[in-house]
Amino acid sequence: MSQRAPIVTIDGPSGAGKGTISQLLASRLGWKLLDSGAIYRVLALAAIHHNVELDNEASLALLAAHLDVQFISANGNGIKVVLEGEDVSHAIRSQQCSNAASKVAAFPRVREALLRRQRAFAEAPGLIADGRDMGTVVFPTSPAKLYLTASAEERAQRRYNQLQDKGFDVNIDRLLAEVVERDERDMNRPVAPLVPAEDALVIDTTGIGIDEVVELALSHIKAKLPDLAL
Ligand SMILES: Nc1ncnc2c1ncn2[C@@H]1O[C@H](COP(=O)(O)OP(=O)(O)OP(=O)(O)O)[C@@H](O)[C@H]1O
Ligand SMILES: Nc1ccn([C@@H]2O[C@H](COP(=O)(O)O)[C@@H](O)[C@H]2O)c(=O)n1
Repeated sequence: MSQRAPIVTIDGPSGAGKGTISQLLASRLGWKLLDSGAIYRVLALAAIHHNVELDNEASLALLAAHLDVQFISANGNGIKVVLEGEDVSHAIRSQQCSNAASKVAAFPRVREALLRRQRAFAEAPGLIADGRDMGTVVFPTSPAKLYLTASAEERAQRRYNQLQDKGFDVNIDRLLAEVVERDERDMNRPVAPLVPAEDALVIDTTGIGIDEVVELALSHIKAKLPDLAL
């Protein structure tokens, strides 16, 4: 694993604000961004497209090893996700993909098959890595680790607003149940469970605005990476 580029890891449950904060930090620092959840989502979508059962670990691991996916920076408009030549940036955000992603992500051989692909994102001048096991498994020697969380109710409400804005038809009670179910699965799986790294700063973002979370994150990064010109 190349760790010459500084890496900041941001882990936490669904809707805690990892993606939002990661994007803001990456653009503020001019660093690369790894949205590792998108990789699991793309794998889930590929499995659905190719009629691979979501409980077939061997076939999913094979699919993961040969996944034809590109993450293309869309000039300040986030990242375009292209699976086998098709733009799936919108499709992978559906609730079906969220739930399927958390099922395929529970398999050790699938996670193993995706490790190298994730570590390859570590490039100069630096990387913000967003996920569930960035600080514990993928980049355990990262000097600056954050773990964002918030109450399940607030996270479900954020997700509801976000999916409605994207034009998805959603129901808040179902969304809350799915958020809780996904947390349970992510936190209790035998491999790479969702847990704060021992040296992570945990930020409970319930009732805290995005700007304030960014400032808290930047203070932590400055403290851990004092040589950075921030
Ligand atoms: N501190 C905050 N206060 C209010 N809303 C927030 C906050 N952080 C993020 N949000 C909003 O919540 C929604 C979900 O945030 P985001 O996608 O960043 O979560 P996430 O942790 O990356 O979730 P997932 O792991 O499921 O992708 C977004 O619409 C975002 O704008
Ligand atoms: N490092 C990671 C990232 C994600 N997952 C799984 O993928 C699901 C979708 O992730 P999002 O961040 O896009 O919501 C998530 O529920 C996890 O099951 C993972 O295991 N490890």
